[in-house]
Amino acid sequence: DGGAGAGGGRTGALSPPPVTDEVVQKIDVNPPKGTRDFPPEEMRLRNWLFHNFREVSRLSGFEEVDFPVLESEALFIRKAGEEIRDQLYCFEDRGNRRVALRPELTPSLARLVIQKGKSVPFPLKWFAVGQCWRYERMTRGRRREHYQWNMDIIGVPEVTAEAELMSSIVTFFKKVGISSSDVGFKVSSRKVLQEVLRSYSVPEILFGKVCIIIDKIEKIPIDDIKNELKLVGISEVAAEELLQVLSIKSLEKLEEVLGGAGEAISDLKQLFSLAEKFGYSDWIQFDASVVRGLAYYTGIVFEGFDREGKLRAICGGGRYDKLLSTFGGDDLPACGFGFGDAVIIELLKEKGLLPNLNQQVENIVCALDKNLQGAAASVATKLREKGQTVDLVLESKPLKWVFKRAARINAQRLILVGLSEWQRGMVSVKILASGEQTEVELANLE
Ligand SMILES: CC(=O)Nc1cnc2ccccc2c1
Repeated sequence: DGGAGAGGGRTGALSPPPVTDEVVQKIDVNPPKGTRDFPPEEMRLRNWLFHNFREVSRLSGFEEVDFPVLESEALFIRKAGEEIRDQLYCFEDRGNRRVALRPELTPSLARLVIQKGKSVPFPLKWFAVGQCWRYERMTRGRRREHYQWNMDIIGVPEVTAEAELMSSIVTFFKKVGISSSDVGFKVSSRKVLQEVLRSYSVPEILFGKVCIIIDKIEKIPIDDIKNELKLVGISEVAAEELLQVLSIKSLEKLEEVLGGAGEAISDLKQLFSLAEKFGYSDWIQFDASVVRGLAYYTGIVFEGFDREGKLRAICGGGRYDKLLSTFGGDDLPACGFGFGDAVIIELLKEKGLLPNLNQQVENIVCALDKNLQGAAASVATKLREKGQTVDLVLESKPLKWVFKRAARINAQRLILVGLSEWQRGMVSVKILASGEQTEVELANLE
C-alpha cells in the first residue's frame, strides 16, 4: 500500500516511517524474487560443490581471485545483442553513477588483469567462484542469481590453454562421479564462422552479432535466424552457406568444406590431439553448431552437455583474444570457462550422485546442574583447543532433551559434567554409537 503504512496517512513527499522498535508491519520473510537463501542443509551442499571447484583449480596450479559483485555498467555494455545484456541488473546509484550487478565474471577478470598490467607474471592462471546476477521479468520464473566457477588462462595463444581448461573440467566431473557416458563436450571454433563470413566479404564488425544470432539456432525457428541474419546485412546466399557449415559434425567434412589451410582446422586438430594426450578424447566431439552466447569469443568454443539431452548446458567457455584490448589493455590472448551452480546439481540428482551431507560434531558437552555451567564451558574449551568439535549445551536442560539433540547433530560422544565426578577431577563420557559409558580424568580427556 506504500503511503498509509506505519506512520498513518502521510501527505506530501514520502518521508521514511518513524523508527519504532515494535513490529510496524509484518515483513516478507522470503528472499527477493529469483534469489535463494542457503539454510544449513543447502549451505552444506553448496560448500561441498565449491570445495570441489576449488580443489580442482588448486590441483591445476590456478590462483583464486575475486571482484566486487557491483561493477560499473560500462564493463558490460556490448552491442552484439546478447541476452545477458538485455537482462543486465543495472541501476543508478546515489552518486548518479551507472552501476550493475555482474552478470558474469570474465569482464571483471579482464579489468583486474589490465589494472595489474605488467606487474603480474604471465601466463596468469586465475580462478573464481562468484555470484552473478540478471534481471529478467519474473514471468519466466527463472532465478535472478547463480554462482559461477570460472577458470581463465591469460597470455597463452596456443590451444594448449583450452586443452588445459577442459582437462580441469573433466577432472571435476570425475571427482564427483560423473563419467563420459553421462556428459560430453561439444567443441568448435568461431574461426569456422569467421572463414565463411570472410569468403563472403562480410565486414569483421558484424562477427559478434552473427555469432549471437547463430547461438540461438536451437532456441528459435530457423526462419527467424535467417531473418535476423538478413537484418544485420548477411546475404541469403551467405546465410545458407553458414547454416550448411554449422551442421557439420566431423573435422574431416569440415576440412573438405573450408580447405586445410585455415586456422580453424589447425586449431581444432591440435586440440583433439592434445585431448588424446590428456586422456579425455572420449569426452569431446566436434560440433560446428557450437558458438556460445557471449560476443567476445574469438576462437575455440566448447560447452559441456548431458548426453540424455534433458538439461541446459552444464558449462561453457572458449578463447577471447580481443576482450582485453577492447578495454584499452594490451592485446593479450585469453581463454576461460564458466560453470554454473544450478545445472550441475540437477545432473547430480538425476544420476543419484548427490552426497549425503549431515551435520557432524565429535562432542556434545552438558552440565548436569546449572552451577556446573562454567565447568562445562572449560571442558568445551579444552576439547576445542585440541581441535575437537564441541556443541556446548548452553542452558540447563533435561537429559532427554540432550540425548535428542545429540542424535540430531550426530554427536559421537556425550560429555556429562556432574558434581561428584567433577569434585574428583572427572567427567562422564558416553560413546553414543555403542552406549559405552566411562569416567575420564579431565587431564586425559582428548
Ligand atoms: C539455471 C540458472 O539458475 N541459471 C542462471 C541463473 N542466474 C543467472 C544470473 C546471471 C547470469 C546467468 C544466470 C543463469
